[in-house]
Amino acid sequence: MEKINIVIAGPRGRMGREAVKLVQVTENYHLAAVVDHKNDGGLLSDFDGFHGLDVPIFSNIEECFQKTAANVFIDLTTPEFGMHHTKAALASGIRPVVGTTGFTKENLKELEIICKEKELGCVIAPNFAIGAVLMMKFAQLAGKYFSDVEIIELHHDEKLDAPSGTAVKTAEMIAEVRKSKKQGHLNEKETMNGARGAEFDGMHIHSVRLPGLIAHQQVMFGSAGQTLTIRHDSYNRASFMSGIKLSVDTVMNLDTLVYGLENIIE
Ligand SMILES: NC(=O)C1=CN([C@@H]2O[C@H](COP(=O)(O)OP(=O)(O)OC[C@H]3O[C@@H](n4cnc5c(N)ncnc54)[C@H](OP(=O)(O)O)[C@@H]3O)[C@@H](O)[C@H]2O)C=CC1
Ligand SMILES: O=C(O)C1=N[C@H](C(=O)O)C[C@H](O)C1
Repeated sequence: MEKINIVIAGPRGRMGREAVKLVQVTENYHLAAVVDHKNDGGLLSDFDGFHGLDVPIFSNIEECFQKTAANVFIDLTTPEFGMHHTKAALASGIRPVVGTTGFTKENLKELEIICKEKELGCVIAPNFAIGAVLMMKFAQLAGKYFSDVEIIELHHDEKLDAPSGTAVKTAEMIAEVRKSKKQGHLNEKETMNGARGAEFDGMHIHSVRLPGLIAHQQVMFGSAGQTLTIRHDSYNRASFMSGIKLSVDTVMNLDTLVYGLENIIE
């Protein structure tokens, strides 16, 4: 079986560490290099938890791609750097798999155009957990029948972006089928800023941040005399790895950008 040469950005992070393990245990994957903005010139094995992994570290992503023969680039960093990294990968003819959240609509459009021009695949997935993808799909189905919905996403307190990428994607998917509606009382007023959360097409999104949490989301629908709650919980980062693997395997055969794992699961 031919090896897929992979570069990971953010290898010391919570997701990056898990992704390094995934590459290590997958027979046809090879970790060719990592991108880490702090440890240029070192080896991954210099750090705790990476025993025996003599993989070169680059801080400059362009230099990394010049010196490394890679097929797939996995980004698990921050919204600030994810876009730059993804564009650099595409410029070097390397297919990105992006887990980093916080990309704007404009970012996605720009990347879609680059992929089309270069005929290169790219997967951007706000959530790699299969259960979360199903939760979004079920919520989209329910959104056809309920136009009143509140999305409550709950995450660990180290998370940089709010609302979560998953919550944004869920709202986008529901908006595709939901009868547009401004929810709540016509005359409702916030007596404290933010009490009703963020608004997307009249729906409301609430972001909870607490130590002890990992990644959770509940989508609540209501109509006369009934509510429906759809909930997903990730209890560890291993929950995201089968989705990363599916994305890496799939991106090798894509020549366009795919936004959301729901577009590639069978
Ligand atoms: N799609 C999905 O299923 C999931 C997506 N995520 C998303 O993945 C991203 C990472 O999450 P998480 O692992 O929890 O975050 P962490 O903060 O644990 O990890 C981010 C890592 O990226 C490093 N980093 C920051 N800037 C750069 C840069 N310019 N170049 C290389 N490395 C950099 C950080 O280093 P340092 O700390 O030293 O600055 C850190 O090690 C987030 O956007 C999160 O929302 C998370 C879980 C699931
Ligand atoms: O930062 C996280 O942890 C997560 N981020 C993603 C998001 O913003 O939706 C996916 C998952 O919820 C975990």
